[in-house]
Amino acid sequence: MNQSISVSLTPSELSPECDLHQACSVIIDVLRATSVMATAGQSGVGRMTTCENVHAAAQLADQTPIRPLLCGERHCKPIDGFDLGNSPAEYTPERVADRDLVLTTTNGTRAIHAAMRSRRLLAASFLNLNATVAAVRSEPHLQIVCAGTNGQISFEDVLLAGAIIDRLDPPALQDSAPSGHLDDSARIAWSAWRQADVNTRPLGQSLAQSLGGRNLIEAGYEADLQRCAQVSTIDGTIERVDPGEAVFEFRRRG
Ligand SMILES: O=C(O)[C@H](CS(=O)(=O)O)OP(=O)(O)O
Repeated sequence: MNQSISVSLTPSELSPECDLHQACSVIIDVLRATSVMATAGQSGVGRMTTCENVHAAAQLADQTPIRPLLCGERHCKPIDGFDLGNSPAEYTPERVADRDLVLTTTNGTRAIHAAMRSRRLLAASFLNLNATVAAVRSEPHLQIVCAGTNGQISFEDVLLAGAIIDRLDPPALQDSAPSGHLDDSARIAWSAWRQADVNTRPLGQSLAQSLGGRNLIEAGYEADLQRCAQVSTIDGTIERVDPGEAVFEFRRRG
């Protein structure tokens, strides 16, 4: 299949001129927003609505007849008055099953909103890597958007972008093929993933060295790195329900 894959190493690379209307975009925020969404999905959450700021999230929760859980972080910490923070460990079935939630985080939910004009929108983490790859395999134009950390490239997101490309194994990765269908950022991500060599070096170690990982360790969330470094332990995708609305649901595979 002729698949073109582009990677935005930070959301700011998605300028308003960037035409996403035909694209399937995959948003990556390994540490930790998209890992939280996958975990919540696995735990039986209802719908997940993302908001760019704290005020909008709180207002939305107040206006919703059956109050959703208010979730997210600022400076890695839970937000005052919110129900849950941004640690996947918090998203247990006991807490989230059959509940809707509203999520706002520093980088992840912003990246989602930067790509809202995409035809199709998914949120990916290492936790649901295989399910995400299966869901986008036949998309002709794939746009992978790394959330980064406060405007900077973050290694953990680039690694997952590379892992997705590696598993898709597009013809452009073969030496003999023309390289037109993989942009240079996609090639950088793929090389980073190959070099990380997760067969000999645990993925958690690479995450610990990344910008996002170092920030989380400093904030006391080191255990989350191991949680977010588990590969394909969740067999479902996180996908936007309707174009135009930042509402997501977990779709179990099979
Ligand atoms: O708490 C998190 O997981 C991060 C905080 S930051 O990257 O250190 O600012 O937020 P996220 O939006 O999930 O990257």
